[in-house]
Amino acid sequence: MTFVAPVITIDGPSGSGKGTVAGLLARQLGWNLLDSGALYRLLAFSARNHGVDLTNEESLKLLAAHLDVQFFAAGEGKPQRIVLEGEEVTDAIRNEQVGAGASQVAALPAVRDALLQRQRAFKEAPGLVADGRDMGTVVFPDAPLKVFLTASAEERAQRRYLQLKAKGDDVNLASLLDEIRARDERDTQRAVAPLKPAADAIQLDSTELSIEQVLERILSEVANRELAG
Ligand SMILES: Nc1ncnc2c1ncn2[C@@H]1O[C@H](COP(=O)(O)OP(=O)(O)OP(=O)(O)O)[C@@H](O)[C@H]1O
Ligand SMILES: Nc1ccn([C@H]2C[C@H](O)[C@@H](COP(=O)(O)O)O2)c(=O)n1
Repeated sequence: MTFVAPVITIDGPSGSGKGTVAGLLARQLGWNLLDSGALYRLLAFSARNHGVDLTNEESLKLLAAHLDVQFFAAGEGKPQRIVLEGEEVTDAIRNEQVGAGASQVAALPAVRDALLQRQRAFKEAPGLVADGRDMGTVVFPDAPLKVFLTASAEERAQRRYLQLKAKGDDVNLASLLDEIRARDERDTQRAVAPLKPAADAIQLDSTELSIEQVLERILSEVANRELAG
């Protein structure tokens, strides 16, 4: 019998904690990690470097199909390293400007199509934790465990504020809240692969939960479904 690598999908809005929880879960299980948002961020970043307009769907599709990117597994307490066209961009793609560009290019059907197979190729033994907006609805519809992680917009803005402040960025809570709401609107209202829970997803509101509590809940679902060896 051929082994089919199990997939755990974690979808949800910006700042709900998907990336943090997906990284910890992948590390704990010893599984592969797909940060699909990073692909859209890399595309927006690369488009800016190559002078491609974020509304030019045809050029963005070509750029997406030929993105020269490498992901390196995370170390203890560190995010996975990302190298684009030979240059380390791990931190450079993590700001609200690149995030807004990513949200813009992600609304283009040809771009999503160009990135689909690249995302599915991450599904390898012993398993995959995939984080994004459409992991459970479009990219891995057969995943045996789907989580839709949310938190109030105010809590997500506060988390982002603390995150950026710790990095030394000059940030304003009110504008972060506005940006989060605008991004939610774009991600949920777009025509193609909008952000929404899969019909068979478990919905987890993390507004009042710590990272450890969220992780614990997901691990108990993993155990119930006997997904990990
Ligand atoms: N349950 C939680 N309680 C408190 N802080 C949290 C919680 N979950 C995540 N955080 C913090 O919130 C910030 C945002 O988390 P994270 O980047 O994982 O969100 P995200 O959903 O992946 O966002 P994006 O989609 O924009 O990448 C991080 O600083 C993280 O440590
Ligand atoms: N599967 C995905 C992942 C991400 N996006 C878009 C929407 C976000 O605004 C943007 C950046 O994602 P983040 O790194 O903040 O998770 O990319 C998407 O449409 N589909």
